[in-house]
Amino acid sequence: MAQRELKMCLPGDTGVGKSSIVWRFVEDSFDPNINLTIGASFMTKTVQYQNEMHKFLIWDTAGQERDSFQALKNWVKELRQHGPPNIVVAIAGNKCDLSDAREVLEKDAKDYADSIHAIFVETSTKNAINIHEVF
Ligand SMILES: Nc1nc2c(ncn2[C@@H]2O[C@H](COP(=O)(O)OP(=O)(O)OP(=O)(O)O)[C@@H](O)[C@H]2O)c(=O)[nH]1
Repeated sequence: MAQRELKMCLPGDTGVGKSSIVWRFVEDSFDPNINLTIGASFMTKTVQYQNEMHKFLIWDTAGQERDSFQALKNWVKELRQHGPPNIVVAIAGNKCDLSDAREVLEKDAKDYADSIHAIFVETSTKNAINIHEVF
């Protein structure tokens, strides 16, 4: 069976849940005490889709900034300027289970995603919501 490799990188603010998204996707589990990422980590997962195997090569980066929505906009600028031309940008509005602590309105995030032609989904690694949709 044919195999396709998909390279993915998860930039984003510290503590937003990047490692948790990878962990939920790769291991289908959630760790409330997951360690913060030092530098970067790398994981792979292979899934069959239609008649092809898809091997995800996933680089999870250590976040630094503190305003996650502004950090996202800075990352998108960097990716557009320096990334490959055929890059696909997907935005995960994570921790949607914590609706009382919401920091970014869903509409604002959706409008921004539309303006840059990015995929947008609200996710929860804790409750396993929309994780496969991101990937
Ligand atoms: N309630 C809730 N907590 C989450 C969710 N995703 C992640 N967390 C928690 O948020 C904290 C930070 O998650 P990480 O996955 O380490 O975040 P990160 O973006 O990789 O952080 P850095 O490694 O510092 O860049 C951990 O305590 C997670 O358990 C979620 O969907 N819901």
